[in-house]
Amino acid sequence: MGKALFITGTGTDIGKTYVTGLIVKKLVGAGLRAGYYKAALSGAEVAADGTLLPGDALHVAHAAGLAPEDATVSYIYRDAVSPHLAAQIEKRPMDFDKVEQDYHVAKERTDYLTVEGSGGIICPLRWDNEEHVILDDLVLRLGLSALVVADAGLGTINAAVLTAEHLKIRGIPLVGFIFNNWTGGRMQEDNVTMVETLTGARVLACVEHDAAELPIAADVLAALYQ
Ligand SMILES: Nc1ncnc2c1ncn2[C@@H]1O[C@H](COP(=O)(O)OP(=O)(O)OP(=O)(O)O)[C@@H](O)[C@H]1O
Ligand SMILES: C[C@H](N)[C@H](N)CCCCCC(=O)O
Ligand SMILES: [Mg+2]
Repeated sequence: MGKALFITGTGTDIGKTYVTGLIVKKLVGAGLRAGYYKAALSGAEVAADGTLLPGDALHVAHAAGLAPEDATVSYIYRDAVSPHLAAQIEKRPMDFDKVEQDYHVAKERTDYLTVEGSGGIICPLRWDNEEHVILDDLVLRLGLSALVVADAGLGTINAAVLTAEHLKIRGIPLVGFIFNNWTGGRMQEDNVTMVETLTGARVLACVEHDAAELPIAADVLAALYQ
């Protein structure tokens, strides 16, 4: 059974998949058996034959050179809305026993499994007459620690600290942050200081736009997986 790490973000489109591609690439480059798993993807592209494409998994597999079977998604929804709503629209609610089973299969195939969330940490996955499940409930069920991807720019102090505080309230261990779309300069350097001071967690790496490599040593990265 391998180790795993959950990647969340301060919100949707913040760069979780992009950064995860660099994370998995770094692990693969160090000769480690790495994989990717996502429970629910919404806003999927539709292939010519009508199949819904697992876009995030395809990106990570391509970026890191993974075999398709090492980058999997349990539920793929067409509409670009929260997974709970996409599931309601398609009348295809998530079954969390299946998610847990798929997660364990993915974890057994690899030594370092990177698990990407949907949206931010408070993303509803199922909301119907039978079950109310938020992403943080699933993270707790799977027993994962979290790494938070945040934008490097203005507004990140609030978003990053709120995410860290929510993880703490829910009892989800926070291993650190990665700042995305880093340009440097006085304000962004101060964002690092303020987020570290207010959360007690480290900003482990800062990723520039179009970066091809994650600026962190592979052994430091691998040590975050539990
Ligand atoms: N550092 C970066 N350099 C270049 N493009 C980036 C970078 N970070 C993010 N992007 C681009 O921004 C868009 C949103 O990023 P991404 O898909 O990684 O977000 P996400 O947090 O995974 O979203 P979701 O909640 O849908 O999973 C994508 O087109 C992605 O390629
Ligand atoms: C469609 C989008 N790209 C993501 N897959 C889902 C984002 C859900 C966000 C929910 C919310 O916080 O309002
Ligand atoms: Mg994504």
